[in-house]
Amino acid sequence: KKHAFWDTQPMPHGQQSDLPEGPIVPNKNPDEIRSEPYNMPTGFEWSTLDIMDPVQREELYTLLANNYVEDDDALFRFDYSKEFLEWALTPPGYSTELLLGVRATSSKKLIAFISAVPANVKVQSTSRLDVVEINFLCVHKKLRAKRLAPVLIKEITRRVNQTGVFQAVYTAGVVLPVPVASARYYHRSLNPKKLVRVGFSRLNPRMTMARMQKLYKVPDTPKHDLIPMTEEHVDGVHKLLSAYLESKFLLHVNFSKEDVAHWLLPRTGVVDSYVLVDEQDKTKVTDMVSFYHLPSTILGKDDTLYAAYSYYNVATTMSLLDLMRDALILANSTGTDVFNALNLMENDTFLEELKFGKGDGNLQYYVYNWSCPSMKASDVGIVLL
Ligand SMILES: COc1cccc(CC(=N)NC(=O)c2cccnc2OC2CCNCC2)c1
Repeated sequence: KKHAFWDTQPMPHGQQSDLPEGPIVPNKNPDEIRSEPYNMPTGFEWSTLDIMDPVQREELYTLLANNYVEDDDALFRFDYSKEFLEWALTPPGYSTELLLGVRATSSKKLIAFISAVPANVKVQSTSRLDVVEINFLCVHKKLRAKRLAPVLIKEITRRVNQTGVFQAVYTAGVVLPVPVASARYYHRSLNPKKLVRVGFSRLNPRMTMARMQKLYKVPDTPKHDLIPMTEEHVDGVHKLLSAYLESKFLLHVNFSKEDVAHWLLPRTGVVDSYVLVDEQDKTKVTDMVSFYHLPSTILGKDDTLYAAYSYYNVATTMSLLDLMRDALILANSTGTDVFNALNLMENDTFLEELKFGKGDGNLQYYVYNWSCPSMKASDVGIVLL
């Protein structure tokens, strides 16, 4: 009885090697899917969230800011901004029905949440698979022992199945049955003085702070003529990114042009994307670099850690190492204290060289209701928020 809930779910349970690649539980017809919502414990009710309503977006912001993921040492908690949540939860084809909250019936207070947004992915030899990306599973700290998470997961699964989708992609810091891949996280200091002050980094005993600042100092301007991505670059980015993902990775999103516009056009304080365009043809994008902004509350202090997270990067006129050196410079110029990355895609080619330090944890990748051989982190070409 390792996992009371997860051992009841359609995930590989150790025998995945002999199952053929594909759904573990076959797809159901709409009329085979339970039509009524799962029961909540007394005193709680389902409540879908209209993220475009500023009041409801603020409620979600507050729930997550006070109750969402903390690091292993409980020093930091993710502090997704309201604008970030609007971005993350409204991609092309999203439905409010899948932005699923739980409220206390008496106070109507939002006390739990889980989200599913649509995507189409390639996973190994299945080139096009409709899935949802699951994220922001959160139960209020005071209600953790009520086994609400399994009900949230079953209810969002029911609602997603009703839309004819039977697979999902998600990540977690914990090992559940059974990861499709495991990624390590890495951090690159940009503001070492602050990182040491807040306890994110330690000063090497044999190093002065002045020496540490010199070690991590980056130039003020990028080496290459990277410009912020705009609408006119959408087609070029779509062409560059799609070809890159298709050529290199076993798990990646099949982005439409509308997806590229949503996920990569810059949004202040949320996501930054820069492109290098061909001098002769300004709509041809030859290189791209992007990162998203996810600050963390410093617990117990009235202070914030400003972190940027590596997103999608493609280098064709230079090395990825050169491109990511410019990414650090661009992130640093937006007031970032630390630049985070996973060892996915081809990130191993620059992590050590650009002075990233290995983080203290792993991020596990999962594909729900899909049996397939596990893959290396470098086979994974999907970055979740
Ligand atoms: C620094 O503040 C933190 C606040 C909460 C948790 C963690 C550690 C952690 N769990 N980090 C990651 O999951 C992580 C590390 C590097 C890159 N992406 C990451 O997670 C992304 C992707 C998955 N959803 C959360 C954000 C750090």
